[in-house]
Amino acid sequence: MQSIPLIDLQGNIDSQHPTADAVAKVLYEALSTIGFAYICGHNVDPAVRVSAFEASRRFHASDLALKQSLAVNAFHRGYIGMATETIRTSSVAKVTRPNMSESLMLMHELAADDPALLAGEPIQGPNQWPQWLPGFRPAIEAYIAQVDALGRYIIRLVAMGLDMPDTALDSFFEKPTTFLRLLHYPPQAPQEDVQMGSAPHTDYGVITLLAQDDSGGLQVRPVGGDWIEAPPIPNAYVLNVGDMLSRWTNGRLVSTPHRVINRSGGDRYSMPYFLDPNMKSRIECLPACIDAEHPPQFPPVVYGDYLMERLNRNHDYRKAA
Ligand SMILES: O=C(O)CCC(=O)C(=O)O
Ligand SMILES: [Fe+2]
Repeated sequence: MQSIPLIDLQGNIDSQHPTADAVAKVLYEALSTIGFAYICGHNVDPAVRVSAFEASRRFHASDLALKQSLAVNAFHRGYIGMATETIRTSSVAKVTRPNMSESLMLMHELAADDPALLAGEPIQGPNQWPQWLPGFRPAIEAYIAQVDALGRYIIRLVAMGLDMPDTALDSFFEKPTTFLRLLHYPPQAPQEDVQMGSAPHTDYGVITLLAQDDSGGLQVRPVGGDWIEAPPIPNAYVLNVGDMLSRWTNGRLVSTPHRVINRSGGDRYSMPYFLDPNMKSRIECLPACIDAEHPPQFPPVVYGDYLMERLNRNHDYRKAA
């Protein structure tokens, strides 16, 4: 049975450091087989991560009316209420029930005079911050800065693992599309096995760096295998490949199905950080992943078009609008 390997960065997130090559190789091995890896020895300060979890708990403990005052808007930022997302685009299962979760979606922050915002491009707008929670915004911004730096190192390791220069993919992430989702899963009864915290799905984008609390409940289904647990490892990240990265690499890196069932008996909190390219990026099979035996399997796609199609189909609020 496959299991998710643990990769230790030994405190380094510099792609020029002598240890990076070896890490890139083991990471490539993990992401080209199971599509998941635990990342430890990273530079995200445990205290900063704890503060972000604390901020998330405080948000979710707020009155529903306050949370709803930040209802997710056309920019895809804000509060996504309990059971309002149904993963209809899942390639893994026929999903008809909404996810049993609520979340606050925070994306890349835009200045008021950002050209993309002024041009009215899709989902380019300011975040909605819970002003009633002192310390929330600085705690989350400090966390985002650190997890984003880790993500950018991972992108470089991915490039190196494909025998490209370390910075080969950097330009796609100059004005990236990022999502920090502060998720809360209520406890669910043990016999409720049709109701999922998160229905089986693959992630849409490039990479996901997930911080989960100690509840457990995340499961992963490797190619050709059965569901396996991805139990929490204190301070580690669960890293996985999204659909865009799988397409980009002509299927060499694998976007593996996963799901969440919260059987802990208590509340579960998790914080996935999705690091995706600029909305205008044209994602086509990388030349490094194409040869005579491996012609391109996927037509080019503009990341923003691909993303919007998924958001429009999966989120109730986008239909009501
Ligand atoms: O909450 C988790 O552990 C996983 C969440 C997830 O898979 C997602 O948001 O895409
Ligand atoms: Fe996911």
